[in-house]
Amino acid sequence: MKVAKFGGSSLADAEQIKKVSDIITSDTERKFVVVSAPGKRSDKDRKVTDLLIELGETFLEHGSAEETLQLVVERYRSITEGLGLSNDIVKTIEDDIRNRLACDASDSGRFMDQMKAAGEDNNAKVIARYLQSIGFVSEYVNPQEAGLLVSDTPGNAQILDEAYDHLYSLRERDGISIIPGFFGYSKEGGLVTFPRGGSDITGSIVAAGVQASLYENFTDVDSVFAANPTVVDNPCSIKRMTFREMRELSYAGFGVFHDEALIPAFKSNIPVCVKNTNNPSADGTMIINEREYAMNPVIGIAADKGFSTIYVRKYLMNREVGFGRRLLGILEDEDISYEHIPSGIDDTSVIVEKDQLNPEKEERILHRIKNELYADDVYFEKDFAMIMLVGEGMHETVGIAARATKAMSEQGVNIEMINQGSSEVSLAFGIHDENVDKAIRGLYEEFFSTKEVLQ
Ligand SMILES: Nc1ncnc2c1ncn2[C@@H]1O[C@H](COP(=O)(O)OP(=O)(O)O)[C@@H](O)[C@H]1O
Ligand SMILES: N[C@@H](CC(=O)OP(=O)(O)O)C(=O)O
Repeated sequence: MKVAKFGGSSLADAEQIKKVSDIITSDTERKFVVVSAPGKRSDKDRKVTDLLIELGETFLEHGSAEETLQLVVERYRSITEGLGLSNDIVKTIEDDIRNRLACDASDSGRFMDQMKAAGEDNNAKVIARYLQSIGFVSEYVNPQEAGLLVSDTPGNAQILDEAYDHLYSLRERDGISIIPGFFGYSKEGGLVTFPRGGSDITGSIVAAGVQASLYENFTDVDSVFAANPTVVDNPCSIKRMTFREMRELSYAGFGVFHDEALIPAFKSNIPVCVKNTNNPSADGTMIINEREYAMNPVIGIAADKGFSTIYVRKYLMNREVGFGRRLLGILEDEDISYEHIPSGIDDTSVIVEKDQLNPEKEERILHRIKNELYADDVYFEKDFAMIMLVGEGMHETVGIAARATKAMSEQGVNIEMINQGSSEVSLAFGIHDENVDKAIRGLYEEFFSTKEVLQ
């Protein structure tokens, strides 16, 4: 049996949902379906999750948000009308959202999780109802009923191990189970969402729980490409890649798949296939344990903006026992996680996501590093991007770093930092935000210009 997850782009309107229903019902193995909230119908459109966030935030601030509420209800009305479903379901959806608005708002994180989850929850109910209306046995399954237990960390759920045993019993269900993605329940019974894009995580968890033969992730592109298709024209398709490669690339900016989504499928050894709802006969990309990499040591290039660097210099830093621990301790006190720490003899840089910072925190961090660690020099560098070259074959291939640095210098891109991951499956470069697109194009030209499909 297979688990199929459909992203927001696959469920944006009634026509898309009809395509999804055709895909589901064309293969009797597709018994478990995880759905996102309706996504964008065009570039200028808004995802239902974004509307729900606006709705919740406006409500918290002003005590009412009727206009945004009606925008959400209208999205569902146009979907249910297009699917030929009776009008009572729109009323039920509106009541559901009003009930969520009436929940206790004293903890804004929990309140916002209730609001965000309304997108996938109501969509799953609509899709189950539509499949029934066209003659299939199909049921909406609430994540609480399925035993999808998660940590009690609003907006940042982590699956609890015992959830997998509960999910295994889903196998006994008849017909097609439609499960909303993006949220689970804590042991205390509270609704908790995964990070944004987290329906991919639900899909992977359900695939691991029911021990599926395949986890199919349906989106709006024919495959995963070697570089972001909005930056590089017509990039080559990746036919097969390993879990490690996909994890590195999605962490580093491949928006097509959530990086945390791979772990449950990987641990349970379930292959993942990324496919296109708008072209389901295309092969897609298989994500597996191992691949033959002699021909393609590098499989992809990803980039992400939004980092800051804390640069620290102190003479004889290399000989000072405990310096690194004390430096990271200061960041821990400010609740900041780090991404990379490239180091020299007398200096080190800590790269962090800039969303975690604000002017007061920066001030405190600089003050403490100067006064408690007696640093000679310490400052923040802003507007940093990380660009990552990924491939299982890189560690066995001579000259990759030299080719990469040459390609970027030919584009006039200054490299601020280089970090080779310990696994040697990735090579990361720190550059300034404004150079990202030309760096990606230069690297793509260097490593992929002669290939069409990556095996
Ligand atoms: N390397 C890549 N390969 C394929 N798609 C990519 C890549 N990098 C970014 N994307 C973008 O990811 C999008 C699909 O992800 P997303 O919008 O989250 O889909 P969904 O709505 O199905 O969850 C594609 O439309 C594409 O623009
Ligand atoms: N709807 C949620 C979860 C999700 O995974 O959505 P999508 O499949 O559209 O990326 C979000 O927008 O974050």
